Amino acid sequence: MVSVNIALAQLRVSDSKTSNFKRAREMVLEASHRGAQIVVLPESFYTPMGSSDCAAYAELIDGKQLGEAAQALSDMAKAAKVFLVGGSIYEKSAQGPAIFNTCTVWNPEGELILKHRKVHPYAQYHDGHLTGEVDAITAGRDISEFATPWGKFGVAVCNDVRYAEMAMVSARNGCVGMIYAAAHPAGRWAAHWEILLRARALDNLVFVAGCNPAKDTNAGFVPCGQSMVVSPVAETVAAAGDGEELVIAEMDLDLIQAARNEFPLYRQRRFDVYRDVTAAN
Ligand SMILES: NC(=O)CCC(=O)C(=O)O
Repeated sequence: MVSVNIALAQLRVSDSKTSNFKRAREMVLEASHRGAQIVVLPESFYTPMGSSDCAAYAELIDGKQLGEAAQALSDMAKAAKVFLVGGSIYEKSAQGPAIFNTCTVWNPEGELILKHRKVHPYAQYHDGHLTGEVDAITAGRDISEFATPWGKFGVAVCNDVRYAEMAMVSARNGCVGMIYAAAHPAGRWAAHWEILLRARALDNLVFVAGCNPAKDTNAGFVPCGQSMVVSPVAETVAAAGDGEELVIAEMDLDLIQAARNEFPLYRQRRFDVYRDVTAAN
């Protein structure tokens, strides 16, 4: 059996950058102590999601000279000796005023191995135009994956989970799982979170892990908690409640082939019939 232990650090994100770094580090170290080999932090783990001034938090991420948040993540990964999917940090562009919502991935030596810029900043459509996170954040352009000794994983940020195509591309590239660093909101659409994670698993018969911050009803943006790992057949492997919690799950990668024998999507898929979805309106 090939298996890998993943931890989701559902931390309570406060207004204090310093205490967010400290708490994230404590949870990452605890996860490692409890056997995790991959640890995931939530989107915007060091500042409450929706902070009006992303620019004030933004830093360059070039892998050479690390900013404060990137350095903290590198140190955590190295100290814990884990692959760290570092939630997200606001990234300045070296070329201009753009700011990206970027998930960084660090290897157990503390080296930057991946940068995923959120491809679908959150938006609503009103009066003929998109508003919301899109007002402040520039969309990334890439599908992102990283290799581990246990297999490749696709990485995306929160709202990217609504776009089935991204996970499908990574699964078809051979990824064994999708990892979402997220801050899914509590409230009317909270139930979508679990449905979306299970859907991405079933679409592709891969593991799916999604990490949110803990629910905090005093925050301006209230996340829903409910971080979760689901199996390739969309069963719950481990799930958090609302509060601060470390979720640890063993992913038995043999379940992927078993799922694909039960549901032979990779043999019956008919790209000759639905060759090009971009051709439809
Ligand atoms: N952090 C986000 O991208 C929020 C996404 C969201 O509100 C939704 O998908 O619903």
